[in-house]
Amino acid sequence: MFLTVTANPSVDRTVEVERLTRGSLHRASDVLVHPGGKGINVARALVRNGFKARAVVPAGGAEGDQLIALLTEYSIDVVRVPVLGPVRSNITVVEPDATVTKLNEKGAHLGGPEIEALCEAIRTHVADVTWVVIAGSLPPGVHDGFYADLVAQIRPTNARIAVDTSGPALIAALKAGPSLVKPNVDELSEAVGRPLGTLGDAVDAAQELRQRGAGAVLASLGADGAVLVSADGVWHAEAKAEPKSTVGAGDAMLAGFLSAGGAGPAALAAGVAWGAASVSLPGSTMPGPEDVSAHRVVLHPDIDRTRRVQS
Ligand SMILES: Nc1ncnc2c1ncn2[C@@H]1O[C@H](COP(=O)(O)OP(=O)(O)OP(=O)(O)O)[C@@H](O)[C@H]1O
Ligand SMILES: O=P(O)(O)OC[C@@]1(O)O[C@H](CO)[C@@H](O)[C@@H]1O
Repeated sequence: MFLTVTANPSVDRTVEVERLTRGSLHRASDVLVHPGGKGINVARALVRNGFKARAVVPAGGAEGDQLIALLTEYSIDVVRVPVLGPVRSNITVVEPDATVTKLNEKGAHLGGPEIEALCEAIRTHVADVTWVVIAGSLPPGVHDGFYADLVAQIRPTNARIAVDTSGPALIAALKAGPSLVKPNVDELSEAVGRPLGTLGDAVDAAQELRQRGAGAVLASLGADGAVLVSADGVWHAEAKAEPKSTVGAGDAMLAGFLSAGGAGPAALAAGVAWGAASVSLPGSTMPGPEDVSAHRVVLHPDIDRTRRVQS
């Protein structure tokens, strides 16, 4: 059983347009609505592939009801933490060449008792869990050290902990010693305070996050795949895909990695296979077994340190 925590969930609306022009009226050619937020996406991907996942979600307002109804459609085991503020709506505008423009709201403010209720829900549901995934931004009202506090609370249990967040929340979480962090290249660059031009730069930055407390670093590099940097070694894997929408690709990648044990090169290859599959699907659709092709993954035994990475 996997447990995901999404402190700042969303209803994701993906609007497809022919071409986005600032200041113009656009008629959407299609619209998709998905339950969103990084932890929720991880749970959706796992369940889609036959794994058991439980999602802890603070959800208020009519938008919260909509989110829970959407999650129920996806057969997710949802633990709803009732809160006052409404769940945010995040808008993605996608053009035919897969250019994504994303507008994320701040999210509902959580008050002290609501934050405590969220912590209590996590404590109550962590008993039979192999991995806890703590993912996404922090909503207003929640301090930067919240994920670090959660990691510290969960560490005494048997569960391993993956954190996928950014900025000060990521920096603070490192010190609490999560088993894994999953930054993308921009988040990794921000965490170490320097640009990352090559694969070698990304590996060095990931090693720095390990020195600061992370057990392993799974860094997603968009079309360049992902690197895994752990005590057991360093690997790079990638898979070609024809992108349609990259939203949620990092979440699918993390889910694939955890589904395959959450350590080592085979798990990295699974993660990259799920990530590549997700970018070929519209909106933040999570891939199922029929979408994932393991044979497309190239696992590099040696890191090409001079290879350029896009950010
Ligand atoms: N253009 C692409 N072609 C092939 N694979 C891709 C492409 N873009 C992303 N991927 C796959 O998806 C994974 C995650 O991508 P990325 O680094 O963009 O994640 P992210 O920024 O965390 O995404 P999100 O926050 O939307 O979930 C990559 O590690 C890679 O496996
Ligand atoms: O604003 P955050 O919490 O950083 O990210 C939220 C979000 O962009 O992440 C998911 C994709 O990874 C989407 O489902 C969702 O809209």
